[in-house]
Amino acid sequence: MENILDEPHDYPLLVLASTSPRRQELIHTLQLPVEVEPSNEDETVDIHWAPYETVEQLALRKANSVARARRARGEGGLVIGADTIVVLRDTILGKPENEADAFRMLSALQNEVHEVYTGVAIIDALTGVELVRHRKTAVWMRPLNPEQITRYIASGEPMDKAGSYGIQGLGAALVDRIEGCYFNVVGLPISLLADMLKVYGIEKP
Ligand SMILES: Cc1cn([C@H]2C[C@H](O)[C@@H](COP(=O)(O)OP(=O)(O)OP(=O)(O)O)O2)c(=O)[nH]c1=O
Repeated sequence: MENILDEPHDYPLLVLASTSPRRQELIHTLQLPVEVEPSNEDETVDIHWAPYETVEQLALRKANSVARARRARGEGGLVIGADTIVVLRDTILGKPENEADAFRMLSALQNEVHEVYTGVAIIDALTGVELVRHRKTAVWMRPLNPEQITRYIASGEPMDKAGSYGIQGLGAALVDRIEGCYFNVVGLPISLLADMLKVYGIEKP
């Protein structure tokens, strides 16, 4: 099978502005040349923002800081930023601050349905042309008792994840079902990203 990454190509370089190992892994599914240049934007948000505005603004902020730095160095690329939050009845849950916070979040999420929002922003570093969208997935969590929650937290998995769980790991055992894009929950909705790349002339597949 031909591997486009080994061939001379006309695709613009994708630059993923993210420290997330999940996003770094997922973006390769599109079989495009990718560089990773994490942004260290602060994630303070306006409490009046709706969930979709929160993830779109944070995704834009992450992409923007890397796009600006590349432009200043005279380097191009389509810079991609993303942000994921969990929303339970109008309350936004980000990453837990500590284990007690994770316990509180998982106790609230168990036996309930919540929504996961991921915002995706693309900025052409040289032209500044930008595009931002979001996607929403509903997740039904199974009933969990305090012992199960404590054991899950002891696995260490919740600590760097919005809502204190990872559907792609041991957290899969906490989830009854989802409605919407699975990859959106993991932090990078691939089909949305593919749609957005079309605007920049990239057709995948
Ligand atoms: C709900 C859920 C979230 N997550 C992760 C995705 C994101 O990495 C993280 C939410 O934090 P984000 O602030 O969106 O991303 P990040 O800080 O990890 O990375 P960066 O800002 O550098 O791009 O939660 C999972 O991995 N699985 C899940 O099931």
